Amino acid sequence: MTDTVIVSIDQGTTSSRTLVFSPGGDILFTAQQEFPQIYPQDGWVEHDPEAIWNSTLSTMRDAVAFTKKNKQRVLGIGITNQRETTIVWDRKTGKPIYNAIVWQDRRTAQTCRDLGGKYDVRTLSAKTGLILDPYFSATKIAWILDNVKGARKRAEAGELAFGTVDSFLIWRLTGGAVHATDATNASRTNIFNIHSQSWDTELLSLFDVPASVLPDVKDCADNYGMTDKAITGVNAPILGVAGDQQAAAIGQACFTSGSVKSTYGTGCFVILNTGETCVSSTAKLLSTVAYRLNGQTTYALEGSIFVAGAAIQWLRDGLRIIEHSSESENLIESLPGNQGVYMVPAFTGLGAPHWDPDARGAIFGLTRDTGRAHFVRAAVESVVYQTSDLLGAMASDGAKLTSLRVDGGMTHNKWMVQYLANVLDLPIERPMIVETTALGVAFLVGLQCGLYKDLDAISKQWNRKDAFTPSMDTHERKSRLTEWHGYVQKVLSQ
Ligand SMILES: Nc1ncnc2c1ncn2[C@@H]1O[C@H](COP(=O)(O)OP(=O)(O)O)[C@@H](O)[C@H]1O
Ligand SMILES: O=P(O)(O)OC[C@H](O)CO
Repeated sequence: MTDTVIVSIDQGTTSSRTLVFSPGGDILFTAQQEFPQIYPQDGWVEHDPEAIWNSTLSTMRDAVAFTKKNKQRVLGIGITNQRETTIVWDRKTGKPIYNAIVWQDRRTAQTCRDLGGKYDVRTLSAKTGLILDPYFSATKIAWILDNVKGARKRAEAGELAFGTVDSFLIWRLTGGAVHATDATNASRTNIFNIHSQSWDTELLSLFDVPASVLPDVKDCADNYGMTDKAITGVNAPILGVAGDQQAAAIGQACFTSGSVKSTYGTGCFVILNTGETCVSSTAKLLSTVAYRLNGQTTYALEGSIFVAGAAIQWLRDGLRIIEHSSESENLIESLPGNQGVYMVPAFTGLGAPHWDPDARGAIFGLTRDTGRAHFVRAAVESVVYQTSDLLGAMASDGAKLTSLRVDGGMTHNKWMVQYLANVLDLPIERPMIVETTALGVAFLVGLQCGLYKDLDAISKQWNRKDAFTPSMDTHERKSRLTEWHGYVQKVLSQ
């Protein structure tokens, strides 16, 4: 048994996980807890921050108990998290003043439209790499400050702190000693200038966010303070932090310009490393921070889809037509084809490249013999077609992709990955470790504590499990995509 280990916390949209990695990047232990999703109104999505905390802490304690049982020394802790999700808490008590407003939440769509009418959004995009959309944190922070009684006054008096989930966890794990985030999470707020790497005064005033609530922004591999043993069971340094999609790109060793990965969890996020060049998209993709190491920023182009595995989760928990996500593969294989049934899962609007918060989902092509297998197939196919749209947007921004690395819970579904290769007409690689988000921050911890010399040393740890080669004829591919595009047009709000 190894005597030194790295502990990674992966706080995702639907579950919290803690993993223990060996220095060689093998998973030695995993604990996972799902927690409830809260849907108070159409387009609203919230989490109870205490449920985020309790599920994280409980899985972390299990991981710490595992390391103790095996007499392992924890070199450091890494944190990766669902991005943009916004929490505001009281600096004295550490108690959130409102539920976490989740990245999928669209309640600030009208605010975004109003701001778009009075501000040149090109300036916003030039500074932040983002677009004006409820997805990002800024309008969520302002919503909390304006809707919780007395909050704005308390924020201005310095009594409240804002953080994405990483910041909130760092605050709690260090017993309130550290209020910090990393450059990748900061780059998802709409108030962070990705060129100067600082909070932007003009944008703070546009979004009405007081500077007093903001965390310090650190490198992804950095010193984020020590965990409090009384809370976590261990005194260990937090040494690596990154938003989950960027962490996945690190875990997939996408370190050279042109390398690309796609992660299929609740949503789907394609990240293309663009090196030191911050490419501004002509096709409504986001420019974002891939990682910042030793003060040096590497940029990425990102395509974000809001509903991927969430569509399967809806079939399981909402419609209850399946019991487990893993049933989906056999159900799909029971059909000879999609038989004309298509789903556009715009449950919370559509992300890239449409950015339409008012679009809503629909299912097309139902007949009397449509069954649950068709629903499942249409849901899985929709994720593939949306990826195809993102890669199309990347191609129009000049990207020349030769292969794609995939990961995330949904890629356990082999049928889905093969269909992806077919529709994208691109070879796909699946790594040995699909827990790439947790692995990515474990790599960051390893960099910070000197276990890995540099990114090349990390690249050598990446191993391919299997490869998927396209096998669909051009006519069929084109006809499926044409049908899909026709249905997308029907759900767009304008
Ligand atoms: N075999 C499968 N086929 C299709 N979807 C799956 C399968 N296994 C898991 N999923 C979906 O993957 C998602 C979980 O992936 P995960 O990476 O854990 O997500 P997150 O980090 O967003 O919580 C769930 O939405 C689940 O429905
Ligand atoms: O929880 P995931 O893995 O779906 O990731 C959520 C993203 O970070 C949202 O931007």
